[in-house]
Amino acid sequence: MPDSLPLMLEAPPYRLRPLHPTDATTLHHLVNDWEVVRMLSRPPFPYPRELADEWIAATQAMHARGDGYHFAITNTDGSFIGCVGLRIEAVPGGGRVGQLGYWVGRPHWGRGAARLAAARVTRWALAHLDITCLRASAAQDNIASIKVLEHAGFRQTGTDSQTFAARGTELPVATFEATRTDMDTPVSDPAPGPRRLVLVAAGALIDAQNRILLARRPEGKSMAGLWEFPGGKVEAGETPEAALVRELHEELGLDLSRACLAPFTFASHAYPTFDLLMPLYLCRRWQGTPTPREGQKLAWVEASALRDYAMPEADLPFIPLLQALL
Ligand SMILES: Nc1nc2c([nH]c(=O)n2[C@@H]2O[C@H](COP(=O)(O)OP(=O)(O)OP(=O)(O)O)[C@@H](O)[C@H]2O)c(=O)[nH]1
Ligand SMILES: [Mg+2]
Repeated sequence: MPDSLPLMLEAPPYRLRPLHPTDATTLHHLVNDWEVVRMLSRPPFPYPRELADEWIAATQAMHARGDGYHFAITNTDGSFIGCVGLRIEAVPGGGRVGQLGYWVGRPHWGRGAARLAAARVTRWALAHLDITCLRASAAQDNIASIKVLEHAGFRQTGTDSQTFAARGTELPVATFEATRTDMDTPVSDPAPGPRRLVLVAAGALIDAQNRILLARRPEGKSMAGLWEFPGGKVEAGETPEAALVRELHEELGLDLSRACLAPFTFASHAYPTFDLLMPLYLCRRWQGTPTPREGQKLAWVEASALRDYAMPEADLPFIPLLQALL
């Protein structure tokens, strides 16, 4: 499991925490309910008591291996009401995706618990895990679950069929996906109006081994979880160079002069809600050690490994240019 991965999440008025063996009795009581199990693909019905213990142990093993993260949904008093989580699967052609699942015990329906918990875990997973996207599916007759996914920022990608163990049959399902870009795109079309042009100055800091500094956008920012070149928006009255000097100080605690910045190339990209114009500067000299001041993760990356880091779409054209340069 990556260090410092937060596994206690707030989804007011609910809380999410790892499952514990002492949850087994309540978990079994709530999930061994035809109205709950019939909507889930894997669990059988009736749901044997031992399966609750086995499932909780399996979630702990997944956490330890880093290939699945499952949470108990609790009220603020700590009482257990359901589960939400994801398994990480490798996909053909490379990359890893998270498969999201959730259920809430029937006495706790109708209060938005699944909606709030699924939305919280979706944002957490995209910000912290090395996955390209999250996927989920819901039986086509499970309107409540489809609404949960739409609220969490998922997009329907199609339909499929899936075996539902409790119902003993294959059923048509709607399939959904959520990417980091989806998290920043309003579900309904933005109101018509002039598009916004955003000017951002970014820097490729290059160390003595020709590695490039990438920063991972922290949870709470747009496009959280993507790796980017440090930098930020150019403010009114500022030159792009002055903005980058300021941003590198604010974000990384570095001191450098404008003379250290060499213009390299620029990105011009149409995001769904704004147009980005982003000059990229190269920088090989600075004072201080890059220190994450905004909770972001940092990585020094060889040019040949840049594709292993999920980046905003606008940055993708930079990769071959930097590889050719270094
Ligand atoms: N810094 C930076 N921003 C990028 C890159 N690629 C890219 O699409 N962007 C986009 O540019 C926009 C502005 O970046 P930013 O969030 O760093 O701006 P900022 O530092 O001023 O932050 P703030 O607005 O939260 O104060 C964001 O929408 C961001 O996703 C990149 O490589 N570096
Ligand atoms: Mg920034």
